[in-house]
Amino acid sequence: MTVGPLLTTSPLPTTDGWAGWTVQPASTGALLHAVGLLVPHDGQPVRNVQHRPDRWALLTLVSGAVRRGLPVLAWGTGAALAGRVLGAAIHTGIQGEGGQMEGEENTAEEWAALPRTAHAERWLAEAPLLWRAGAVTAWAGEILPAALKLEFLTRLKTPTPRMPATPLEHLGGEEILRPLLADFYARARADTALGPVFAAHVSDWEAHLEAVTAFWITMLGGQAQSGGPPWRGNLNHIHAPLGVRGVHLARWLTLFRAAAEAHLSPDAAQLLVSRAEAMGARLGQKRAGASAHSH
Ligand code: HEM
Repeated sequence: MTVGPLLTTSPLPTTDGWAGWTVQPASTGALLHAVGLLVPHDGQPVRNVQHRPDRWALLTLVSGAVRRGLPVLAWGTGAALAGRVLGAAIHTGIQGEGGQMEGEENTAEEWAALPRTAHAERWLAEAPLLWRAGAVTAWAGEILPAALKLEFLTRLKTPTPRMPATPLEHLGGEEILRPLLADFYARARADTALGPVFAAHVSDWEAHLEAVTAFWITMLGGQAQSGGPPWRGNLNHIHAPLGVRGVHLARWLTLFRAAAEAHLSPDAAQLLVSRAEAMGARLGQKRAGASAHSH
């Protein structure tokens, strides 16, 4: 799996190690493929940005990242920006000045009140020093503590486990597959080459549709909503006595493609058709082999 870059809204000190992550300048387009967004302290205004289109653009960018649920690590004025995006009031005046751990334990000149959706993990007088809201981690101090940075990077590398989507889910599930197959078999029955073969062998169309639906659900890694058993069988054995020829197979695939394209996005249709083509190739091979023997 390719991992997108980590983005930053302002340049980071070159001495900063980002544990091998490629850190690139943030842009709205780049957000789509990013793994996370850094909003460093830049000392620029947060509350009063009327005459600063660049600051408006930045607020829009950070808001885009938050809406997408992209992991955001913001500190100093960056944390104030993130707070503003989340609807918090912006306060002016350094909190905790003159503390022992200067830098780490002060807020930036501008800092955000606790956003409504956030919870604070540390306070510094009235200021939330470390707070989190969804995928946003904000540190009100100008200097980002190393531990926080490390924690953020570690979580980027271990994405929350998610079952990979099955091809069936990509297509839109059983509720998309069923009407597609019904449509396909309607086309096949009306076709001059295929129709007679089906007419000769299928009398119970409901049962046939159930069988092919179960077949496709199983092939696409899914499970029937009805909780029915996975399809088991041997396509070659099933088709061997039907007198299926190359011309049938080509027609079958053409109609299948037409039905897929009528019901699915181009990407999803391609996925389904390529599965059918792979199976068709095997059906074709076996058939050619069998007829070679019989002659
Ligand atoms: C990639 C191509 C094809 C696929 C994936 C496919 C798939 C299937 C499946 C899953 C079944 C039902 C199996 C079951 O009952 O459990 C079936 C049955 C059948 N197929 Fe195909 N098929 C293909 C090509 C063709 C072609 C080219 C024909 C020619 C007209 C054809 C005619 C039939 C017929 C008549 C049956 C019913 C057999 C019976 O119940 O006696 N199939 N097919």
